[in-house]
Parts: sequence; C-alpha cells; structure tokens
Amino acid sequence: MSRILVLPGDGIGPEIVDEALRVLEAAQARFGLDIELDHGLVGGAACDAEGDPLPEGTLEKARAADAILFGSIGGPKWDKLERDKRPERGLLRLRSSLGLFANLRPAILFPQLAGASSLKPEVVSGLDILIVRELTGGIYFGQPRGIKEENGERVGFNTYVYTESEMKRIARVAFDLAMQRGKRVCSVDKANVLEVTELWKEVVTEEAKAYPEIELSHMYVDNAAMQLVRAPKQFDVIVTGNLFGDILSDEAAMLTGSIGMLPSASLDENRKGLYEPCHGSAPDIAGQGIANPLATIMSLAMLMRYSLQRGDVADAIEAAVEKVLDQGLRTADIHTEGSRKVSTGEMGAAVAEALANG
Ligand SMILES: NC(=O)C1=CN([C@@H]2O[C@H](COP(=O)(O)OP(=O)(O)OC[C@H]3O[C@@H](n4cnc5c(N)ncnc54)[C@H](O)[C@@H]3O)[C@@H](O)[C@H]2O)C=CC1
Ligand SMILES: CC(C)CC(=O)C(=O)O
Ligand SMILES: [Mg+2]
Repeated sequence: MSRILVLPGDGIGPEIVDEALRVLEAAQARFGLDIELDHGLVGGAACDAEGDPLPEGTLEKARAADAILFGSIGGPKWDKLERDKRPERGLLRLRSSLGLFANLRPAILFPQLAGASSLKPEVVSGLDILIVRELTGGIYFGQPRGIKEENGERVGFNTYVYTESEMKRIARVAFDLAMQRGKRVCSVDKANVLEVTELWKEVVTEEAKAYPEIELSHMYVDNAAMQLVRAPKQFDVIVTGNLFGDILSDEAAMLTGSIGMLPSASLDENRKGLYEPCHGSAPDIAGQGIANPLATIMSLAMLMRYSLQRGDVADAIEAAVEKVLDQGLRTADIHTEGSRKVSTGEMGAAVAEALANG
C-alpha cells in the first residue's frame, strides 16, 4: 500500500488537484493500485485555518506519506502577513524539512502544441529538456537575510550560499539522469561574478570525472536565458541552483506552450517526493474553471514513476494526455485556432476517460 498526501493549497491549486485526483481514480481502477489518500492544509488555506502556512499536523502527514501531490500556494490575500507566516515560506519549509533537494522540471514540447509555443516550430519541434534545480539551498535559504535600517535608509539582504556536499549531490542527480537520456549536462552558473557559483562550477567539474560518458558544458546564467529562447534544443539536462532554476524553468515553460504544461518532482535522497506543477496559484484566473490541469496531471505521472516505481502507470497517464491533445482539446492557455477550447474540468475528465479506455 502506498500513502499519498494531497495538499491542494490556494488559488487554482484545488481546481487542478481535483483533476489530477480524477485521473488517479482512473489509474487505480485500471491498474488496481493500492493507494491510501490523506488530505492536508498548506499555504494560505492553512494560514486562514491555523495561522501557519505549514501546520505541524500537515508536516507530520507529509513525513508519513510516500509521496505528496501538491497544487500551489500563495496570493495577494496573504502578501501582507508577517514574513514567516506567508504561504511561500510554508512551501520552502516543507521542501527543506523533507530534504527534497532535487527538483526535476522536464520541459517537453508535445508535437500537438507546436503552434502554442512562443518559438517557431523549427526551433522547438522535438524539444525535450530536463532542468535539474537544487531546491533546499542557495539564496532562498541562506542566512543572514532580512530588511534592516542602516545609515538612515532601509537595506534588503540575502545570502547566496552552497556547501560542497550540496553541490555534489545535485550534480550526481543530474549526471545519473543524463545517463538515462542524451548524456549531456550543461551546468548553469554566474562564476564570472559570484564566488559561490565559481565553486559550483569546480565541484560539478570534479563530480563529472566519475561519469566519463557525460559531455559536460558550463554556461553563465544570462547566456543560458538567451540560449533557451535562441536554440533550446542544444540542451539535454541543465543543472543549476535554486534561484536560476526557478527562473529558467518558467522561461522553458513557454517553449512548451504554457506554464500549465510544466510538471515537477522534488525528490529526497531516497526518491520520496513532492509533485507539483511548476506554476503558482494564478490568482488572476482562480475560480474561473479555465486553468490548465495538465502540469498537475503530469506531475502525478512523475509521482508514479519516481516514488511509486510504476513507470507503466506514468507512461499510461502521459499517453492519455497525448490522446486528448490529439483529440484537439485545449484549455485557454494553449488554445490555438482550430482546436476545441475546454474547461479545467473537461480537460481532466477527458484525460481520465482516455486513461480508463487505455
Ligand atoms: N509552487 C508554488 O506554489 C508557487 C507559488 N507561487 C505563488 O503564486 C502566486 C502567483 O504568482 P505569479 O507570479 O502570478 O505566478 P503564477 O505561476 O501563479 O502565474 C503566472 C501566469 O501564468 C498563468 N498560469 C499559471 N498557471 C496556469 C495554469 N495552470 N493554466 C493557465 N494559466 C496559468 C497565470 O494565470 C498568470 O498569468 C504568488 O503568490 C506566488 O508567490 C508562484 C510560483 C510557485
Ligand atoms: C516558493 C515558491 C513560490 C518558489 C517558486 O516559484 C517555485 O518553486 O517555482
Ligand atoms: Mg517558480
């Protein structure tokens, strides 16, 4: 029996998670999966109910689970809360408390969505990039941090810090994953300016010696941001720190048609994981039934693959997504002329049906 904790969160979170659960139900029926679901509060919803974006009860449930299916957190309603009580801090604490240091963000262009990509079809067709982002260190966690008064004005400060062991373990994850695909890793840094990434580059280069088949390259993050939209197919696996990976993956999302198409897995050393779309709570479209649930549904596929070791179920979910795209179904964010615009619920139901009929 596998235990999955469901944390819908805020904004479009509950809407897209509902659709992933619909797909999970179809997967259970088709594959006879033995899964126990638990539910919890996180983010703004938890702030409202318990005054804490990551209540102790939710963290306990998360520790007990084999995997977590997560929606999204945050929104303007909670932006003025005391800093540690804001939804985003709850998610950071959850990632850190569970040791989910390896964030895998695959940016794949489905051929059916070539017209929805921001780039010309010839530049993106066949795109299949994996961004491996370090998730529990770097400038999102470094101390000291804060906003203070100094010399009669306010000063904001954060600390960009990585230990050698943190760099080594994320490099190994990237190399191991690259061995299963194109065997090319591009490490993204800003080593020309930031000492922490100068060391990052050195450590990644040293770790690569254990992987003689891997072709390792290095790129400064500013150039990487440009190359991603100039010639994205030059990349196979990108490995980078928390901040750069956050930004580059949102950029890569647009190559696939929409941020609503980008799933993710956040894994610990033992491949216990939290699975969530790369996007946020999209307050601008929340409650309208128009959010794209496919990133969350494909995050469920990643959950099957990495935490439940059910690659067959993952493949079937991904095939069901392809099938509905073949049928021409599109939520508003990926809609192009000639396709059929559907709601969040219609998209989820279509994927569940395609999966059931396998
Ligand atoms: N992991 C998480 O839960 C994350 C939470 N956030 C939080 O989410 C809130 C909103 O942040 P934003 O910067 O606006 O980023 P966002 O990713 O929520 O939205 C950016 C844009 O993408 C669109 N979008 C996002 N997901 C979509 C989907 N599934 N289907 C269709 N369109 C979609 C939104 O409508 C918006 O126009 C903030 O409070 C932020 O801190 C942001 C990123 C990650
Ligand atoms: C804490 C989140 C708001 C960070 C984020 O944007 C992300 O993980 O993609
Ligand atoms: Mg982000």
